[in-house]
Amino acid sequence: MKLCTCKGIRTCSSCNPNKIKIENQNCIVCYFCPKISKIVKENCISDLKCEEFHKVNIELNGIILIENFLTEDDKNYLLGGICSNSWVDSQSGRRKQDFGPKVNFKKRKINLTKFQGLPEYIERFVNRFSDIPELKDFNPVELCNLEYNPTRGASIDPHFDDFWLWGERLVTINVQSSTYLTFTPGFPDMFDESSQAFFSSVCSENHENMGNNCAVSIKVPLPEGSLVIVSGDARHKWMHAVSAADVQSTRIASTLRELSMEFTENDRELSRKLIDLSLTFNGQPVN
Ligand SMILES: O=C(O)CCC(=O)C(=O)O
Ligand SMILES: [Fe+2]
Repeated sequence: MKLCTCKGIRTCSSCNPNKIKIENQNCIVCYFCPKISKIVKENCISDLKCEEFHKVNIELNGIILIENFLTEDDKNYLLGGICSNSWVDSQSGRRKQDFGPKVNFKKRKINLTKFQGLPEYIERFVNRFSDIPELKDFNPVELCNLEYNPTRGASIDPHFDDFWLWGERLVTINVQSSTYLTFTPGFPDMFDESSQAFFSSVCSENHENMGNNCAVSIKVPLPEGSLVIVSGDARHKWMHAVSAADVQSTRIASTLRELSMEFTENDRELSRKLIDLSLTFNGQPVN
């Protein structure tokens, strides 16, 4: 009998004990250096001289990383709020708490009956967004808290967040423990010639070892207490993932999403209602 909730190709340590070994067979790994916003070959997060590292001829535009967004007090306050609600099992060994409308992405339908707003504990952080120029007019209509436990092999497979409902900016507060957000090219055709040339040179160099799994991945460090905004190319051209091998201790992250322009323009009244409801900060988990 299956003890987990994984479906399709998704796995956790319970349904696939070899999971971490398989993920580690991955491709060429580069790192995003938040100090220079460039891709480098070595991991230089703790090294102040990262300009000296060999830069790689690709770019990952659309990442903003604000280190130390949370103080130690903020972290404890946020964890206190999150831990006052229970978790439900999700895919790939994760557990989640969701505050937002119920969505059927296939049918492009949303249902507001259960949603009473974002939780009270997130209000002070959403208020602080007005100090961040890149979050101008960011009105979140969903908060999803995820827990990644290494003993469950928790991860999230490479994916794009939905484009019909969710807007340009994905905002994640890294509440507990540090990890990497790993980006892989979603549609190689969307990249300029020099990036495509880089992808194919990497692929041919590594062909023997990698077979069909040929890919480049870029790891963006997500230190505990940081806030990351994913938009632009990082949202539209690159898929993102959290690999099980990068979850060293229990990770808790809170992702906030805004409505897309398309959705807002198609139904202004419903969009206004959703935003107003969210910002009552009166909600309970809907899962
Ligand atoms: O855990 C994270 O930082 C990312 C989660 C994510 O990509 C998602 O929920 O769509
Ligand atoms: Fe995502």
